Amino acid sequence: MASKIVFVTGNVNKLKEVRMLLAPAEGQVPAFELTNIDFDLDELQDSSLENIARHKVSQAQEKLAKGTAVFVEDTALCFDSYNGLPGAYVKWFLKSVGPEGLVRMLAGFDNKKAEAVTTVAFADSNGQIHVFQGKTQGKVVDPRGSREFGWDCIFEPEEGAGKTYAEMEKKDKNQISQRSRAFALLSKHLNGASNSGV
Ligand SMILES: O=c1nc[nH]c2c1ncn2[C@H]1C[C@H](O)[C@@H](COP(=O)(O)OP(=O)(O)OP(=O)(O)O)O1
Ligand SMILES: [Mg+2]
Repeated sequence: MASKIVFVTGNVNKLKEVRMLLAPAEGQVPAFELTNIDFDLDELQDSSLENIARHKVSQAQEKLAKGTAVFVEDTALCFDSYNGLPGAYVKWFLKSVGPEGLVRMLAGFDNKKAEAVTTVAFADSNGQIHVFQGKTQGKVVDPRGSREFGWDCIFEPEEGAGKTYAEMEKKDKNQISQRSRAFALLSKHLNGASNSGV
């Protein structure tokens, strides 16, 4: 029977993307069954994205039965002109001032470059934590496209043919997104692990 892995997140848009990214290729037997739990996990106030993700998954481990394989992810949006801020705090900026507010933060700067970073922390059934990270470069632009997911409407990736994430088909976003890169590394790890490894 396929082993179970729990993804702890309260973000349905993330969950949707991650389910697509971890789906087995056509004709392949799923190597694991993905389930979702929405625990409210503390997010460290730390400049290290790896530390934030590690701390998040440790808390998830404490809430779950010993031996449960679990992962979390934390996604940051880092402005070049702010030396990496708002980074992991982008959620709170979005909540308070919305995408337009994020755009206005850069009004006084010529450099609109931003880096999107997803950090995945995976705790295997032995309790060992593995961290994977994916990055995508782009720039912050006036909102264009669907408002459905976070800052998608103001992030124009370099590889996106001039579209914002929000203007792209999900499968096209998934070709180049920071999340797809991080989860490709997790997939590789899971597939490389022995059958009982997770
Ligand atoms: O690809 C993305 N495209 C646009 N916006 C995004 C993306 N990925 C995360 N986001 C937003 C959601 C949240 O406002 C912040 C990350 O904060 P972050 O703590 O990682 O997410 P969250 O609290 O919504 O979910 P979780 O329960 O997994 O912590 O950036
Ligand atoms: Mg969060």
